[in-house]
Amino acid sequence: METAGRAVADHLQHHFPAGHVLLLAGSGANGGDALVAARHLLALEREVTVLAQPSKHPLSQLNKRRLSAVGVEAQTLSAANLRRVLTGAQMVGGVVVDGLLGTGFVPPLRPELSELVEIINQSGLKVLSIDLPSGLDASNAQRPEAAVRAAQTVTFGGLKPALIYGPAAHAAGEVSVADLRVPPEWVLREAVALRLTDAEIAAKLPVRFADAHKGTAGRIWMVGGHPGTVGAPALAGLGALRVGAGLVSIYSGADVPLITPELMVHRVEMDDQLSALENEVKPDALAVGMGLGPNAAQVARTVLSWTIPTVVDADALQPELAGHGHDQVIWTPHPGEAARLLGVTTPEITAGPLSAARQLQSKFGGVVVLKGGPSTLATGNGLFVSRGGHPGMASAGMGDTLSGILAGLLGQGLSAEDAALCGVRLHSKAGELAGAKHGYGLTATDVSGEVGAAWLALVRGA
Ligand SMILES: NC(=O)C1=CN([C@@H]2O[C@H](COP(=O)(O)OP(=O)(O)OC[C@H]3O[C@@H](n4cnc5c(N)ncnc54)[C@H](O)[C@@H]3O)[C@@H](O)[C@H]2O)[C@@H](O)CC1
Repeated sequence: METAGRAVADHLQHHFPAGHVLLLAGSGANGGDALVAARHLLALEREVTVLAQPSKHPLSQLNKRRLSAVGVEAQTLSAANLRRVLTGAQMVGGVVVDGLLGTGFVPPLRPELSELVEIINQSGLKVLSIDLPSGLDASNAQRPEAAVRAAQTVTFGGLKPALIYGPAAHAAGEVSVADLRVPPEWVLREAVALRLTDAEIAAKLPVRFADAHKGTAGRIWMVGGHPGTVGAPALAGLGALRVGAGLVSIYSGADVPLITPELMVHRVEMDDQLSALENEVKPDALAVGMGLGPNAAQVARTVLSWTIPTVVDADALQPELAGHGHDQVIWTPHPGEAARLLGVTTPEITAGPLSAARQLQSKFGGVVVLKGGPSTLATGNGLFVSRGGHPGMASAGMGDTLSGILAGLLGQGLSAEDAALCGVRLHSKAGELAGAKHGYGLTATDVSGEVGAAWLALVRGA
């Protein structure tokens, strides 16, 4: 609680360096954090007013006494008191700290709390919420009728679903994660997600020596394509080339258009055993499933038996592959494919992407990239979310490009986790750059064309 409250005070001091601070403390630990923050703000010579509900929480009681010891008496938090303070002259240009409710909130909101939330929202003042805006259910992406509208939220340990997805996340404003130095097992257990910065992503990207050649930059196979869906493996191949793969071959059951002459395109019989490829020297990484058609699960099972780093995408995302993966597999379902893999409905996936990603990872192993805005990644080390991209990316072929990017990074030696974290961000960053040029008309080919620029932008911190 001490670390949490201090983090709130530091964040407030940074983002709202001037003005009176009204801290609202609820009856639980979230309120305790607000009381601690008040004491630290006082030490930073800020003027504070504290309104608090009575609390049975021992640490909150202790922090109320500590606050009193440094000269600040918490007043009773009632609607009348709140209105009086908010309309006082001292609050002009001031800021409200919302410590009413955090993860202990059990919906629905009781009427007396709803009234407080409404008064806060009507004040027009900037609000900093502690852990999550009061009224939001941490595990739910829906936005309830009564929830504090925050400009900033300082959350602890990791991101909760309500701060990531759907309309709920819009109530949270700008979200920062404060490091409470909790053990990684806590983050895993609580199913909260981490979000890496672009600088952290850039640090994971592969670095080449000057004597690199095409044989050391990754030999990649794309296994996909069927009559009617031959563009898919070609787009994936282009994605792999654009992320720096040395040699990219496409193996397809139908004639694939040569969209760029650097791709080596082979038409093969897509039998279950992939006999045509049996005696070939295997690549450093491959992606399977893009436009692969009806026989995809069997083909995927064969390539998975080779135990080389593999991206499993699109038609190859079939439930019968559970138990056939390995650590170096990246599974890339969109919500519809995730629903097929777990035997549930698509709305069940979109209602809880964090838990869906976690279930997929425990069922299929390796790394799961549950695509969406934002995308959710589940690895053996926990959950990650990746924001970014452009609304113009809502078009066919974007997933194929991502598979190519991921396979290209696997082939350059990244682990499945690092390839997934880097690849998803490179793809969304390239989408942002391409979107700035093409708007909603951007295509998967346009996105591929910006992957190199996205890489440089991440490395240069642009
Ligand atoms: N779990 C941890 O390890 C940490 C928790 N911290 C803080 O503690 C919070 C969780 O603390 P608590 O578990 O005490 O829970 P909260 O403080 O979020 O809420 C519990 C209080 O809210 C009331 N309440 C619950 N549902 C309500 C409803 N529908 N209408 C009105 N009132 C309702 C309960 O009566 C209880 O008094 C986190 O959000 C965070 O702010 C931090 O201190 C840091 C560490």
